[in-house]
Amino acid sequence: MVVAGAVFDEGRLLAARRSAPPELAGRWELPGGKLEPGETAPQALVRELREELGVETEPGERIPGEWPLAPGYVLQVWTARLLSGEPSPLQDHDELRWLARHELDSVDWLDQDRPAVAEAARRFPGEHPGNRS
Ligand SMILES: Nc1nc2c([nH]c(=O)n2[C@H]2C[C@H](O)[C@@H](COP(=O)(O)OP(=O)(O)OP(=O)(O)O)O2)c(=O)[nH]1
Repeated sequence: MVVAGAVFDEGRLLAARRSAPPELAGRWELPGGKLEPGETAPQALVRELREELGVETEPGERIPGEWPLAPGYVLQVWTARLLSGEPSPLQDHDELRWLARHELDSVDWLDQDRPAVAEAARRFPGEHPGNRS
């Protein structure tokens, strides 16, 4: 399983551009990675965000849904709140961008991330559940 974070801060969502492997490089994703043996998804997410971005985060809720990746892998997404640090592209990424809700379409998301990002978009802080469309 691969767990990715919908990291929100100041009403924006963090997007990360992959630098590898070649077939995914240049495309944007929610940062995260594969679970290691014995880890829960939230534990893996906290570890991956620390390794890849150099930040401490607190996992929030799981975003409903599960999206197929390479054979044998599925993507799950959890919201995460930034506790400390400024994200930098330390590993796996070469650019980061904070996107407001109306900017979500401005980057070239990995195909398999599009439905996950659409679900994440419904959870922007300050959005009222009654306003979901
Ligand atoms: N992290 C992440 N990976 C994604 C997303 N969408 C997607 O197809 N993937 C794919 C890319 C990779 O093949 C795989 C995740 O592997 P990774 O390279 O990020 O994870 P990792 O740090 O644990 O990798 P590894 O070097 O240990 O293999 O899932 C996404 O939104 N976030």
